[in-house]
Amino acid sequence: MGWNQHHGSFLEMNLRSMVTRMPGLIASTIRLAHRADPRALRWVAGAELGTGIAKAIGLIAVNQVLVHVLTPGDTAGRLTAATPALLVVALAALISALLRSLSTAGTGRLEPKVFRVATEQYLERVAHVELEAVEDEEFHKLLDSAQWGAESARRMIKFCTSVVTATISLIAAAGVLAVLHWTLLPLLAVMTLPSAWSSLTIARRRYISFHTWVQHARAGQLLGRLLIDTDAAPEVRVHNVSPFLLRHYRTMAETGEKEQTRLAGLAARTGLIASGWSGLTTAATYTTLGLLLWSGAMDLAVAGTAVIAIRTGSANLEGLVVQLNYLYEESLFVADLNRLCDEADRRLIPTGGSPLPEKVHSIRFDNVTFTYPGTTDGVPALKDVDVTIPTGKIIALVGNNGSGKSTLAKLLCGLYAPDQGKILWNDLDAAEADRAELFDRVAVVAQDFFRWPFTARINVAIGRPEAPSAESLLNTAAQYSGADETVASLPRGWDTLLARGYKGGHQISGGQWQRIGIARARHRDAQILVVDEPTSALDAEAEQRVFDQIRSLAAEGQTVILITHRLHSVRHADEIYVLDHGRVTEHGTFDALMRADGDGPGQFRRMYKVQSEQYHLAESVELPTQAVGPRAPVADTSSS
Ligand SMILES: Nc1ncnc2c1ncn2[C@@H]1O[C@H](COP(=O)(O)OP(=O)(O)OP(=O)(O)O)[C@@H](O)[C@H]1O
Repeated sequence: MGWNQHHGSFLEMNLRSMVTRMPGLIASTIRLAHRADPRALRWVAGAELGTGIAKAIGLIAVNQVLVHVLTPGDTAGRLTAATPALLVVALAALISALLRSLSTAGTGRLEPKVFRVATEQYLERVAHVELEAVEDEEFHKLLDSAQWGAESARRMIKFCTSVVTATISLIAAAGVLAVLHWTLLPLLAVMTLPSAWSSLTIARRRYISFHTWVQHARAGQLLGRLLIDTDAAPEVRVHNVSPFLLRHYRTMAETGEKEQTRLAGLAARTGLIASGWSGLTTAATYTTLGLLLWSGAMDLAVAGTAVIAIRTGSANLEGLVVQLNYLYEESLFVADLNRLCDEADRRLIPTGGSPLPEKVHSIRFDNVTFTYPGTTDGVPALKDVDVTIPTGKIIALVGNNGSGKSTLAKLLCGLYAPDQGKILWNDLDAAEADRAELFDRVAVVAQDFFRWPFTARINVAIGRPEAPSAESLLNTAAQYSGADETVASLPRGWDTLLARGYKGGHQISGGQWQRIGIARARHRDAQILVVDEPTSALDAEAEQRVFDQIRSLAAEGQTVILITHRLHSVRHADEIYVLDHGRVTEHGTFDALMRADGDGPGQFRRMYKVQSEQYHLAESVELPTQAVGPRAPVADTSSS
């Protein structure tokens, strides 16, 4: 949750740093509120200002009432003289109450808007940062804590208004006290010090504890969630995992409880010390007041007002310290949000760039080397790779697990940039190309394609979110992948919700999802189609249908990058690239690769034979063209 981001801030949290940083923090919240709803902000600010002024007038009027009431004379006369001031007190209280309710309404309207604006502010940016940033651990940490920032920005509105009110009321009370007698002002400050000290100490301790315990708390929550997670549910039952999870959940929760108990004990002790100190300072204040009265330096009416002003002022000051404390706490997270936005701006996918050639005849990887950012061993996922992809052809990428096939496809799609070498679209370096246009030319069915928790319709239409999703277009895409049968079998057809755990939600099988995923990529209708293990979950017939369709796409001029472990299915590829540990070890047509032998080249032939033998189909190497093998070799090449 990113608490550790604030480690330094917690420790330097003291009155001085709070006071120096506060104006800037309040200003940034006000700017956010102004963007969210300037009218509501004006309401709230006006109402808070008015409340403070009404309170100040009320206090001065109380002083007048006391002066009249305590002046020697007959009771009726004194009361009559005090009546106008009494009316002012009542009017000030009424206005104050009205303004307070106006402020409550305004704050209630403003808060959710501030939350939305703050959330949108980072969501918009994060959705457009480079993939590399999303996978970066540091960026993720920032993202975690910044998510709290939007909620904190919302809460800061309330704390800001409380701080404004408390400050105005305090100024009023201090002003009245200064007029009554100068000695009362430092006494007010001294009276408030104990509670300021205790609330700061308790808050500081709490933050340090959060920082220390946050991983523990998250892990505990994770264990709890696993027990109710729908994906984990079958294994939890069949493998009887729940006693194990529950035991660990309890142990972690109990350790956390001990920390809470420790904090509560310390808070009680600090509170007691502060109360004792507060009692002494209060006694000192009232003794001073008594001495002033006794020595004749202050008359009774003034002393009465002073008591009220001291009580009001100390309550305001205490409130102010507590609210500032909260404000400071929240502002740490808002500061994270601002930092995230700055960092996201720095890592945004660049806009503009050179337009891609209208007619691309080839995409060429020229000596490309790529290492994933943050890789500890520094081993490149791709090393000196040369691949040529003529458009309108089927290019197959094969190789063992982790050999770099998906990485190559991601570079092609523009999700990463090579560290060395170039990816040339005709002669244009993709690094200089307009990335939006590049994305536009590509459709992907990744291995782990996303299962959107929406209806079947949206799951396919989202392949082209900006285009109208006419049912005829969706049907064409669905027929292409065999998803038409899946959709027909759904209780509400295209409008069936494909999300478990929601009302009306329907669960489909892995293979059915795969058909939906392929239909989505088809619906995108891009010039280049990247299919990464498109048939891993399909039955034999569906698999054959998909490969037939892929071939027909190429016949229509679409470029297909086919990544698969089912080597039999690549026999119709125009070119096959074999990757091993990030390097291209051999390439050629199926027939050429099957003719190769030896230790280096010949890898494809070896892998193919291993797969075929597993299915007692070794002889099928000699079998002439069978359109696309019905469920022939399915083993994972990693087994080789
Ligand atoms: N996002 C990532 N961050 C860091 N390393 C990664 C990432 N994705 C892949 N790798 C590493 O890069 C190497 C190549 O992975 P890649 O996914 O390209 O292999 P692959 O040939 O597609 O494997 P498979 O057949 O299992 O799908 C592997 O060593 C893998 O651990």
